[in-house]
Amino acid sequence: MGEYKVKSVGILGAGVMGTGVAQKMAQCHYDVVLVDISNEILQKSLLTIKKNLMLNNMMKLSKFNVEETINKILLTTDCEELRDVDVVIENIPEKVDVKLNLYEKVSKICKQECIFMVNTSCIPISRIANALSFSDKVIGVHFLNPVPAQKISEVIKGNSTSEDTVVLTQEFLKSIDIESTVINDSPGFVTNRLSHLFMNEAANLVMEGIAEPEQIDLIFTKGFHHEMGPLHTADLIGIDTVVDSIDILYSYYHDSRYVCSPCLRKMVEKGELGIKSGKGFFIY
Ligand SMILES: NC(=O)c1ccc[n+]([C@@H]2O[C@H](COP(=O)([O-])OP(=O)(O)OC[C@H]3O[C@@H](n4cnc5c(N)ncnc54)[C@H](O)[C@@H]3O)[C@@H](O)[C@H]2O)c1
Repeated sequence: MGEYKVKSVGILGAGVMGTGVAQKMAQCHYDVVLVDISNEILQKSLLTIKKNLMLNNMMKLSKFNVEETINKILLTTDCEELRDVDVVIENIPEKVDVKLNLYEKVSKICKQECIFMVNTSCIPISRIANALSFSDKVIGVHFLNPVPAQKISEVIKGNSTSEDTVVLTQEFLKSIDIESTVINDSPGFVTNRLSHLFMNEAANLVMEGIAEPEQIDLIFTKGFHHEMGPLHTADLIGIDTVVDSIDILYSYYHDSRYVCSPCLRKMVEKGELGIKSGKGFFIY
């Protein structure tokens, strides 16, 4: 990675994505500082990582020393612990203001050379970067879920992201065995401009009583040879995150294709958030 060596990674948010990113980084021998707002959330995240590692070992998918891997992760609610990290990967909720507040706060703590990777589903990277004084060091890295199993990430260049930041990010991703493809900035990037249309329309089909969730996903998996149908994918992402993302797409494109399905909104009201709450389109 040229002159700049990444040894430690700060991860903001220990939810669905932060947990996966922390596992992947620790597996790849990086020192991890995992930050969230409560110790309870952090402990839950660590337990998930431990279970995943043990399961992978049991299924002979890998052979990790579970304790050694877990010990690479420092859990904290105190952003001051980020003072020495080389890279920050942010995975907090899909809300521009919430993200910006946190960037303002941690950038005063992190060292000047630190690179900030925004893991957002739909918010344009320039929307975040241009509000910050270090926009050349801000880049989008759209990690896909589940992170430890993924082999590709979209890397999104904001309009001020420097070439050095792009090169470092691609080398960093290579070091964790993730191929990257650099694209230009646009709300939803490539992945979510496409995938959220499928998920939203699949939810409309359920609402209209045209088909059951099982049938819709079956057609995708058996017919289109997708590994996962759109409704299982929505459950995996989190229905709340899907709704926030579709709303962001609509706020930028003002296109009726991106009007969020009432079915998805109703599920959020009922707390049916997918895998993370135990019930979404399917039961877990
Ligand atoms: N879920 C997916 O499949 C997926 C995929 C790619 C990108 N993303 C994006 O990643 C981001 C996170 O999504 P998620 O699904 O992990 O959400 P999540 O709701 O599961 O987790 C978000 C976490 O951030 C924490 N948090 C909130 N404010 C914080 C703060 N100030 N400091 C530290 N932690 C804070 C919350 O407590 C929570 O644990 C979103 O922008 C989302 O769009 C999600």
